[in-house]
Amino acid sequence: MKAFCLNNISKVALDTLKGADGTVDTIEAADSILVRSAEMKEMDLPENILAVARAGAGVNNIPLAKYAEKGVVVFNTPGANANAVKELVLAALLLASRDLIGGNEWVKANANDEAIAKTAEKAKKNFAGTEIFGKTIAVVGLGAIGILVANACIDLGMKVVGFDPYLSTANALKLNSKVKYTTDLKDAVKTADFVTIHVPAMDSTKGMINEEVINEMKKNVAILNFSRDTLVKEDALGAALEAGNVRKYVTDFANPKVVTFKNTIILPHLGASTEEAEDNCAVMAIAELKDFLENGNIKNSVNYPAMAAGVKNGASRVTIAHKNVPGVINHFTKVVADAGANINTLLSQSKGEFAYTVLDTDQPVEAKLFNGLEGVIRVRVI
Ligand SMILES: NC(=O)c1ccc[n+]([C@@H]2O[C@H](COP(=O)([O-])OP(=O)(O)OC[C@H]3O[C@@H](n4cnc5c(N)ncnc54)[C@H](O)[C@@H]3O)[C@@H](O)[C@H]2O)c1
Ligand SMILES: O=C(O)[C@H](O)COP(=O)(O)O
Repeated sequence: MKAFCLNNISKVALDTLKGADGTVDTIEAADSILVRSAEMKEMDLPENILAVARAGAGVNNIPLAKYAEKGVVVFNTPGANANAVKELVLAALLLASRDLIGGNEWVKANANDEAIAKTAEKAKKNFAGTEIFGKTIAVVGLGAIGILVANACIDLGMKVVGFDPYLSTANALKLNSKVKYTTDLKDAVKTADFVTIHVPAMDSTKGMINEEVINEMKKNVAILNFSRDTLVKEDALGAALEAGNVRKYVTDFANPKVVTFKNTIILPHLGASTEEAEDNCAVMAIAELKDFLENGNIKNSVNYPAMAAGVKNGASRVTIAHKNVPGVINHFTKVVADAGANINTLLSQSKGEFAYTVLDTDQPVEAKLFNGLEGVIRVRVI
């Protein structure tokens, strides 16, 4: 494994690489890329890059279809930073309820006041707030982060409404039974004192918190966004903050528009910036890359199907990234037979318009035999 790092990747994780595995200084010398939030949309990858691992959850910075067309497998690290985000969302709930920032700023501004202990007792009424116990929170998106936030809010004595039309069975089993589940977004937000957003940024979710949805919310609602700024229609949000219908917007995403809005608390994308989350994500990303490069296995890819073929069972392992079209497997098996080899293992999986096939053969076979076959994108022999 020769990984090129597009962002700072946890040193703890990189230090676990041994022998031929390590990082390289140029993309031309690499077989893979480790990335966090660096923008890759305009990046054309050289042919030597076989895989990209996003040490984190969101892959909206990576052109997934474009890379799939080149046979570049893109991975992410589901859940590896979820606890870090959950903890920051809990902090955001408290920041939206108690004026901790205003109070702290007041103390700093009055640092030279010899009688500050006494003055503070008079000033504190300006920073009074409300409690979260007994309040209602709508959790939009019940994935790795949403589930942790929903369950933690139940433990804090809140009422929780969860919205996720695509809730997986595994996550449903983790959800506290006190969470009221709905598949209707407007229904989810209408009783909420807080709305927290935990869905991925995709074409289908862009601007989902729009004027219509905001209008369904109670006056004085606080919106927390630790997912992505593009999920919220910011003109509608700005107007609602201005009118006082939304009393607070706490977000992890600064942009030129949102920084001009009133009643906001804006953080510089700190959700996953804990030592633990950075290590967890990088360890998982490196493990995914190594298993793919060494064995051709695919775990947690966002543009290719999963493949669990274990280790090579024979003289050659041929891995083929290809289009999901009828008849291709017949062509592959014919190539192997024509080469005078037997197939020990044949596994094939598809995901949308792309597919991935692994063939273990008892005699060595060459990659070039498969190149040029209909639908074939990239062939490797391990
Ligand atoms: N602030 C940060 O540093 C930080 C850190 C990690 C993740 N994130 C963001 O949070 C997002 C969620 O992360 P995760 O780890 O929970 O991901 P996840 O994939 O585990 O969960 C996403 C959930 O959203 C649901 N979903 C998809 N489309 C939806 C829709 N239209 N309506 C409602 N639900 C929908 C899915 O069913 C899934 O349950 C990431 O995509 C990323 O953008 C931010
Ligand atoms: O999607 C994610 O995992 C987060 O937004 C974290 O991004 P980062 O790795 O750049 O901090």
